[in-house]
Amino acid sequence: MPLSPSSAKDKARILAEALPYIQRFHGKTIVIKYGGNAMVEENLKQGFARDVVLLKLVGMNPVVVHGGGPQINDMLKRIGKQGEFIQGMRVTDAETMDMVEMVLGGLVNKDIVNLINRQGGHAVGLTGKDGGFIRAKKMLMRDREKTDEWIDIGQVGEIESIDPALIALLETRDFIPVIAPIGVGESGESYNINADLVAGRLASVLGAEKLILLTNTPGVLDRHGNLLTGLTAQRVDELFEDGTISGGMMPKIGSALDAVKSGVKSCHIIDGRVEHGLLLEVLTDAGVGTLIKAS
Ligand SMILES: Nc1ncnc2c1ncn2[C@@H]1O[C@H](COP(=O)(O)OP(=O)(O)O)[C@@H](O)[C@H]1O
Ligand SMILES: CC(=O)N[C@@H](CCC(=O)OP(=O)(O)O)C(=O)O
Repeated sequence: MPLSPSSAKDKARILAEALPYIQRFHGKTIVIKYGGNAMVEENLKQGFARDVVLLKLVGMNPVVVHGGGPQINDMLKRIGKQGEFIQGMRVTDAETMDMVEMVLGGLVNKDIVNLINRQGGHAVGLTGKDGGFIRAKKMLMRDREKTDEWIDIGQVGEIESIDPALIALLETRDFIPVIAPIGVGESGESYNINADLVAGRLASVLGAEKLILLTNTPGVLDRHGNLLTGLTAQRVDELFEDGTISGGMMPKIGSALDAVKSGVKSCHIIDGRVEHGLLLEVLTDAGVGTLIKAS
């Protein structure tokens, strides 16, 4: 069907609007965290993959870090286990770690790689064990009530270092890295790392222009469900303090703040359930989601 003149004009305007963003972000790295909660529908997943391929083709360097919390929970259920989280981190015993490695490093990683490749991109899937590029150690978690005590949450990792060489190598040949948040310890042991933490640190290490976290809420919401934006460290402290930010939003905000403090120009928490939300964020004037600022 031919487009009506006004709809054709609208489309042309949106395309033209993208030009300054394409110019500004050309050659720049954009770290995209794709949360397990945002991978809900097949058409949304395909839309996400198309957006990533489009960003690559217009000259940006997208790097995808994915989660898969709900997918791990589903698999754990199959073996009669219930996922347990403390302060947004999964309690990870040896059996759970095996499951995490199978689901994140296997199923979820290869699903995303395949989706991107089917849209014409060239994605390569990695875990932090490949080339040993994400070094980790056991995370010590402080008890929020008894602050002088520690809680043992098993094989949950804290990032020691990320070596950017492997990602840089892939970028020289126009591959799109797709990273599962698994780290390796001193003795070769596996660590389950929250994907938000990997995305945040990776954005810092790569000197990324942007960190975009896709999740299943419109952004950070206040107690009445209103969208908050322009959040600074001080405002975030208040929101932690009064309990507005909890659960899975805690590591997200923490890593976003660390990223902007260490030089990542902007960080956005956006709704992965909105079709082409990624393109709207990167290539248009539309303000979507929550922007986190250094100060
Ligand atoms: N203030 C808040 N605003 C929005 N979401 C919040 C807030 N505090 C806690 N959350 C929770 O954080 C969740 C997102 O984190 P998570 O479930 O880990 O998603 P993902 O799989 O995308 O990482 C939301 O679905 C919501 O339940
Ligand atoms: C330590 C820890 O909690 N690891 C996460 C890793 C996956 C993840 O972060 O997935 P989402 O982004 O979908 O939440 C987990 O086991 O669920």
